[in-house]
Parts: sequence; structure tokens; C-alpha cells
Amino acid sequence: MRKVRVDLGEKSYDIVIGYGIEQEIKDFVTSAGYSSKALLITDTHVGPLYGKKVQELLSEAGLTVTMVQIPAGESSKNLTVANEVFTRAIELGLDRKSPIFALGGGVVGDLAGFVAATYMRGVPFVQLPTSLLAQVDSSVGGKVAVNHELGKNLIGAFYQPQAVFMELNCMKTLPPREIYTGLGEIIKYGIIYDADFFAFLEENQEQVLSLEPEALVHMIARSCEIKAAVVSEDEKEAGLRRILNFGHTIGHAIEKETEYVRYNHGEAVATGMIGAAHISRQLGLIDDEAFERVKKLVAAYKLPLQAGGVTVDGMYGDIFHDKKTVGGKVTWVLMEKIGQVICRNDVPADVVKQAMAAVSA
Ligand SMILES: NC(=O)c1ccc[n+]([C@@H]2O[C@H](COP(=O)([O-])OP(=O)(O)OC[C@H]3O[C@@H](n4cnc5c(N)ncnc54)[C@H](O)[C@@H]3O)[C@@H](O)[C@H]2O)c1
Ligand SMILES: O=C(O)C(=O)C[C@@H](O)[C@H](O)[C@H](O)COP(=O)(O)O
Ligand SMILES: [Zn+2]
Repeated sequence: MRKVRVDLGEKSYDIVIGYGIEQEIKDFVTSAGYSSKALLITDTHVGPLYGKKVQELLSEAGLTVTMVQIPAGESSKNLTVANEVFTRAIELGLDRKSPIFALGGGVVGDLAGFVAATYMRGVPFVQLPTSLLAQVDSSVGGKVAVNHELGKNLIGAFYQPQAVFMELNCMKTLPPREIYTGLGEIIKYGIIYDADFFAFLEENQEQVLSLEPEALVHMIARSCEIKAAVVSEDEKEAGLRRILNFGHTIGHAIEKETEYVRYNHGEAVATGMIGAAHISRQLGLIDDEAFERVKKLVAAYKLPLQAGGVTVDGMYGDIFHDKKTVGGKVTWVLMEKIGQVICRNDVPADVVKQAMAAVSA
């Protein structure tokens, strides 16, 4: 079992990573001082697999747990579904000390976190991530949100969980496409922060793709360490945290242009990283070798180098709704080398459009 601490003063918490961590969950809940009524939010794929087991586990820790299943998929991450969950919470009489547990991927985590942040102005929140992407990224750091029809994650908050429990046995039921998706965000950490980690991903492809336990623990723990270090320094994205958004400016535009169904998040981010690498090369920040290494690794993990169903004009319009765009100026996270990025808000429109054309199929 591994533990990673997210250091945020009074809001600090542990990420517990391992195979068979039921006792750790029970011990935490028993000593947390929660009200007895709790909500377990999951989706229609994960609920039938793990919902009952987790409900029983939480009952053994003294809670009376109601499970709410939202339809699986990104199209559930909206205010309408959040409102249905608020209604259940009110009907059940959940109070300010009633915990909300998110059991599922990033969609469940982001939506449940948004509900937890806003129901009665904030109730305790615990993440139980079950997808690779949620374990390496979305369950950590406190960005919670729902989508708006005009853009991704536009309605949300920074709201930290009180703990994150990552049960690695859950990976056994994850479809292969969702493994590649998680690898999109994992590759991101190598590019933005850790050249050795990038090299590990280049050199251990078989172990990584088969989720061999030692490789799996390493890639989840290293990803969490990097995210925890960044978030601990800059919780609310005043500066450094923007690096975690590498690939997301174009990635979110791809998701929106394809109505959140054609590509899942990690795939769109992977293509967005190619776009950002393209801009970096055009500006002379990186050489061809670094660009080719990124491209090769993205392809090796079966992620798309180009997106279909998008237009340059559509994507170009979307980037002005990006949360890193201020006063009409888009802040781009760009590569300086593998393991290091910088932010630039002076990228000419034609350079951006060339990169967008290059990643459009
Ligand atoms: N808050 C953040 O910091 C942050 C970071 C990255 C991504 N995100 C958000 O996360 C979302 C993407 O997360 P995701 O990739 O987990 O998508 P997801 O939540 O849709 O999960 C992917 C699919 O896998 C299924 N699934 C999850 N765990 C499973 C398991 N163990 N076995 C079988 N099936 C399982 C889900 O039901 C779903 O069908 C996006 O909305 C993205 O914007 C947020
Ligand atoms: O935690 C962060 O900070 C990130 O940017 C992580 C991203 O992987 C994640 O997709 C995040 O939700 C994007 O945030 P947004 O502010 O661009 O909506
Ligand atoms: Zn992301």
C-alpha cells in the first residue's frame, strides 16, 4: 500500500493506493465524525459492479448509505443531473455533516464533488475513484465541475476531498479503451514535470499496458505525487497549476466540437498535447526530436494523433471560453523540453490555426 499526502494546511488529505484497502476506508470513516446518513454517488456501469460492496463496507463503518446511480458517460456531467442529486439529498434529509462518496470515474467524481461543494454550502466529500484516469488525475486536487453547453467544466469550484481511496483491484474490470484514456493524462505528467517518468513510459510499454502491478502502482503513485506537489503549491490555479492543463485547451475544444461523445477526455487531451507540441515546435521552443518522442508515445498507447469531426474555426472559437483565457488572451501551456513546460499568451493566431489543422483528421 502507498500513501501520498496532499499538503494544504487544514485541508490536507491522504491518497491511499493499493490492492484490498477496505480496512483503511473503514478506519477513516469510523473516526471522521460524520452524521450517519450518507450518499454514495456512482454511475450505471460502476454501480452494478461495486456499489453494493461499498455500501456494505460503509454500513459496517456505521453509515446509512443511499446509492444514487447517474447514467454513465460525460453527458451526465451537467446541472440537470446535479439537480436530481440535490433533490435526493434534500428528500433524504442529509445534513451538513452527511458525507458524499464518489464511486466511479472522473464524471462521477467531478459531479459528486460539485454537489458536495454546493449542497448546504459544502458537506464532507470522499473520492473512491475506479477508472485509471480518475486515480491518476481527477480524484486529486479538488477541481469539481459540471459542463455548460457552451464549454467544458465551466460551472464549478475548488473543493478538496477529505480523503481519496484508490482500490487497484477495480482496474481489472476497466475496458481497454479506458486504460488508454488514463494513459493520456499519465503521459502529460511526464511531459510537464518529469522526464524520467516519460522515459519509464517509453521503456515499459508492455508492463504499463497490461497493468502489471509494480508498473501500475508506480504510474499511479508518481502521477499523484506530481499532482499533489503542484496543487500543494498552487491550489486555485493562480500560476503553477496551469501546467496540469497542458493539452487541454485544444483537448476541451475537441470534446465540445464532437459533443462529448466521439472522444473521451484522455483521448481528446492526447490529441490536444500533440497540438500544443506542434505550437511549441513552430515557435522554436522544442526540436523535432522532442516532438517526435511525444507523438510516438501517444501513438504507442493507442491514443489519437488527430481528431475527426472538428473544424479549425470551431475549435478556434472555443478556446476563448477556456478558463486560462483572460481579457481575450489565451494562455497556452507549451513545451520547452520533455519534463518542462512554460505558459505563453502571445501565440499568433496563424500558429494556433496551423496546429489545429495538423491535429484535425
Ligand atoms: N477534476 C479534475 O481534476 C479532472 C481531471 C481529469 C479529468 N477530469 C474529468 O474526468 C472525466 C473523465 O473521467 P473518466 O475518464 O474516468 O470518465 P468516466 O467517468 O466517464 O469513466 C469512464 C468509463 O469507465 C467506466 N468505469 C469506471 N470505472 C470502471 C471500472 N473499474 N470498471 C469498469 N468500468 C468502469 C465508467 O462507467 C465510464 O463508462 C471528464 O469529465 C474530465 O473532464 C477531471
Ligand atoms: O487539476 C487540474 O488543475 C487540471 O487541469 C487537471 C486536468 O486534467 C483536468 O481535466 C481539469 O478538470 C481541467 O480543468 P479546467 O480548469 O481546464 O476545466
Ligand atoms: Zn484532464
